Amino acid sequence: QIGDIDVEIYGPSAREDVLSSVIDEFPDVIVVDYTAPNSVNSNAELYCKLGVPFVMGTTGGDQQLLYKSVQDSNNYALISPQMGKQVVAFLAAMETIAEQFPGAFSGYRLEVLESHQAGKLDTSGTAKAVIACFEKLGAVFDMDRMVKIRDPEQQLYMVGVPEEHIEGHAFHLYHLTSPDDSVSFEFQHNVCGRSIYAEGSVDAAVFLYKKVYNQWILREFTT
Ligand SMILES: NC(=O)C1=CN([C@@H]2O[C@H](COP(=O)(O)OP(=O)(O)OC[C@H]3O[C@@H](n4cnc5c(N)ncnc54)[C@H](OP(=O)(O)O)[C@@H]3O)[C@@H](O)[C@H]2O)C=CC1
Ligand SMILES: O=C(O)C1=N[C@H](C(=O)O)C[C@H](O)C1
Repeated sequence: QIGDIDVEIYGPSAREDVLSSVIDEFPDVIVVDYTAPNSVNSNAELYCKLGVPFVMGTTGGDQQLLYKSVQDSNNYALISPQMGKQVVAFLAAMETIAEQFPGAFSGYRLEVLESHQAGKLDTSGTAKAVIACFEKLGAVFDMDRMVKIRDPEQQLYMVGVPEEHIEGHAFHLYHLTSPDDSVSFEFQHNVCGRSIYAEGSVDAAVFLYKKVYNQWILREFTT
């Protein structure tokens, strides 16, 4: 039970039947997926098969295949490794800079540290997206040298994560150094807790709902 709502949990073998019955009862439902990297593609394929629009917050999996599944099925989806709107704005700014000033950080060395709760299975999807922008700007980065912190002791004493957020945080640090070591840049986005993602996911679902159902209404009237 969450608040006044009864929640029932079913195993993986029932997922198609359960989702189909949810869609029958609520035809304009939007699915929000925060599961596990190894579920991304099979879950997305199911949503596409059933034609249910979805917000995919789960990171990892085969991202190319994820986009292909959506495109091939003509389903609607909002997919982002980052649902915190302020971090999304930072990422969008990075994409704009990378597009406008390609090579501006040519030869700069990039170092990246990300720290998440111990249960996080994959490397930060957000860090990967930000790194892709720094690479377009010309910075040099070796993915194998990404510092991934999952150990609570290190998080407390080295990264500075508040104790109450050890089990739910996302700290990211990007450090750039010029080839002659004379210039350095540092960017950080440090999130404690999960509310930023909850808020962003609700907005994402509402945004997707409006897009999808406006399209469907348009089709109804034009066919
Ligand atoms: N885009 C964004 O802004 C954010 C993305 N994430 C991403 O979301 C994902 C989940 O993160 P988080 O919530 O911290 O992980 P958790 O492990 O805390 O929660 C995942 C939940 O999903 C359940 N689950 C796993 N696989 C399936 C499946 N196939 N179908 C239904 N339920 C499933 C798990 O159940 P059980 O425990 O029984 O296995 C668990 O309850 C990660 O990939 C993470 O990177 C997280 C936060 C923000
Ligand atoms: O697992 C998490 O917690 C988070 N995952 C996303 C990612 O991999 O980028 C977003 C944020 O870092 C929180």
